[in-house]
Amino acid sequence: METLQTPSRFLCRRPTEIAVLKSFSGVGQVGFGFLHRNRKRGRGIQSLVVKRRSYTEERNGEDTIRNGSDSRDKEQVKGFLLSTERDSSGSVVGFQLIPRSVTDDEKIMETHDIVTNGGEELSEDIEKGEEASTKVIYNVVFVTSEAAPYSKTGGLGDVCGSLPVALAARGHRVMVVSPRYLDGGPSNKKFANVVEVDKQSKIYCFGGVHEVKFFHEYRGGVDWVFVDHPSYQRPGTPYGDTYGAFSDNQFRFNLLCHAACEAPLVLPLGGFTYGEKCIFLANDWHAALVPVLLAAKYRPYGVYKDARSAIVIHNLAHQGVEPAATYKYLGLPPEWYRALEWVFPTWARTHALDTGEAVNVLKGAIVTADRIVTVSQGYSWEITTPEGGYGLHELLSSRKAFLNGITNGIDDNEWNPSSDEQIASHYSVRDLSGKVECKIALQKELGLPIRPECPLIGFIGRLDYQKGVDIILSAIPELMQDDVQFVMLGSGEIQYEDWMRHLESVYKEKFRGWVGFNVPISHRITAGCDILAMPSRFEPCGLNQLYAMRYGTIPVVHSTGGLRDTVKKFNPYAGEQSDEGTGWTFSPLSSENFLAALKLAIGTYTKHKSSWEGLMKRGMERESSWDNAAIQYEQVFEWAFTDPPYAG
Ligand SMILES: Nc1ncnc2c1ncn2[C@@H]1O[C@H](COP(=O)(O)OP(=O)(O)O[C@H]2O[C@H](CO)[C@@H](O)[C@H](O)[C@H]2O)[C@@H](O)[C@H]1O
Repeated sequence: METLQTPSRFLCRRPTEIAVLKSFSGVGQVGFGFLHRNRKRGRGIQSLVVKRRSYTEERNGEDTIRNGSDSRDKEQVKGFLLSTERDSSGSVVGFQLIPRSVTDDEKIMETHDIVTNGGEELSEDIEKGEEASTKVIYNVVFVTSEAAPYSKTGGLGDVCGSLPVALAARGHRVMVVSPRYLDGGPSNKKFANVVEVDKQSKIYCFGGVHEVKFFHEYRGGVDWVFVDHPSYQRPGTPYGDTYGAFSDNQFRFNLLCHAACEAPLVLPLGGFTYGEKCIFLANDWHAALVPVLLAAKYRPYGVYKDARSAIVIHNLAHQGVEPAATYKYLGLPPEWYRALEWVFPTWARTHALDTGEAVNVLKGAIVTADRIVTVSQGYSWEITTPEGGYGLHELLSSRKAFLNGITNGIDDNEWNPSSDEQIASHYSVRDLSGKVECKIALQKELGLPIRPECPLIGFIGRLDYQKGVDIILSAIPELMQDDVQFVMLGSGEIQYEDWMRHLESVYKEKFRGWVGFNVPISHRITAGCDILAMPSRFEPCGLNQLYAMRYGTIPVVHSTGGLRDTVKKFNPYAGEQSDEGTGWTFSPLSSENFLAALKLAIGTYTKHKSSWEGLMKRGMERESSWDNAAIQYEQVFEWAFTDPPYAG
């Protein structure tokens, strides 16, 4: 696995590049513009008729194209940065907009589209020998089954709600494609600002033609695109209802993948399509058909020749495995069956006639994607082992050279104790006094005895095997012997929900279980607790421990995946010069080890106040910005475009 590094800026010394930069570098622009292209192939730059439009204006509904003589227009020119497009002979046939620079002093251009032919026409302003640092700008298309705040059932929603914004802030043109879920309840309001785009697509799959519509909202510098189809309009979560997972999920997400591949080609967002030169980020199995479609459906016909794809694995335990007979419904050519082919081992077959044959969409993406990303480095190694690979470890090991781990970040606008609107009192690393007020408010809200001195432990997450809920529940009877309070927020397996209700009735003064999915409460638990418990069996990254540290709440975690990478074990004997840590880690996973780690944390909280404060402050000051992760994604994009695309 390659190690990710912040990419070095490219130095461009070539006269033509400098000319482009000088002509169009943006200073103090509010928005950025697009070029209206009138291509005349093979006739060079002078044959181009270039009209400009203000992106900002268009967003505001003024869809006017003004000519270059307008004085306001000239100002907008400063907001444009250009790269060239060439035809197969290498002639410059057009230009691509590159959004304005990330910072005013940073110049941008697309280095793999350096002007090599006909560049003289643009070289009037050349200052020979001048150096300009450059940055590669990409068209990025996220495909995801959830994106906060529109839809969220877990960490996938968080990541696909935040990372696109961070990439857009770094100058990339970013689109997120996700379903428009309408459950008929209050959450329909989350889509209140989206507007229908006057484009439909016909998708051929599952034995018929399915018309999808697209809705759009431009927010945070990102084009949020929502695929509309009747199958996304029903009560429940994006994946199921009280009766379990929806039986047509394979169809619903197949449709999403097909529609997402069409979106950059057909949607004139801000007046202009993204075009074929994109990097698709397909998130988890729901979007995993995208790399396969690029390779099997588009590239053989010359479409998306210059596109690249990455499969981003947030959770390898879910792979989109369905009976082999469903392959013919996916809208893929028959000869691509091998890419998705999956045969269960003999022990996993259900009866004597079961041949174990299936299709596995995530496997298809791992085979065909240009890059594979997981959400922490630790997890990127774990999935290449038999223990963590869920049957895909050999395939993933064979693609190690294309596999990277990038640790998730935190959305500082949403998770910040000094500005969080959901919590009772604000606080920061400089003034921690508000934290105890959050604790008191939480105890009051939960109906627990108001005891600021009593250690308050929290858990937030899906109630399932992955999150180690069984470990918590088996540790509770012994833990409740101590002077502690415990609050659990989660929903999932019915047995665990019932168990939480039962514990609440047994330990009335000490335990609270909140069954359900409630984002404001999750903020208040994160702020009000002293300790956050995460005994996850495996954890690709984990976000709650990151949020906890940001809020001065000390994580006690199983040393696995992203938890191992992000929580540094407290070392009370570390000298001032060395890192004393940000929490407690334990391994191997057992309720005894979990209890032992918790008791160390409780002991430190009650007896060593200054050590505790040090733990809080180190966690709060820890670097966990999305910008840092976005820089590493840029590195992956660069590598993806360095290699030719997957061709089968
Ligand atoms: N009942 C509830 N009420 C309100 N909010 C709740 C909630 N239950 C969970 N949440 C919230 O949902 C998110 C869950 O984040 P996790 O990192 O635990 O993700 P999850 O396991 O879903 O996702 C997978 O993807 C993410 C993102 O890559 C990885 O971090 C993770 O390891 C991997 O398993 C957090 O924002 C949490 O606060």
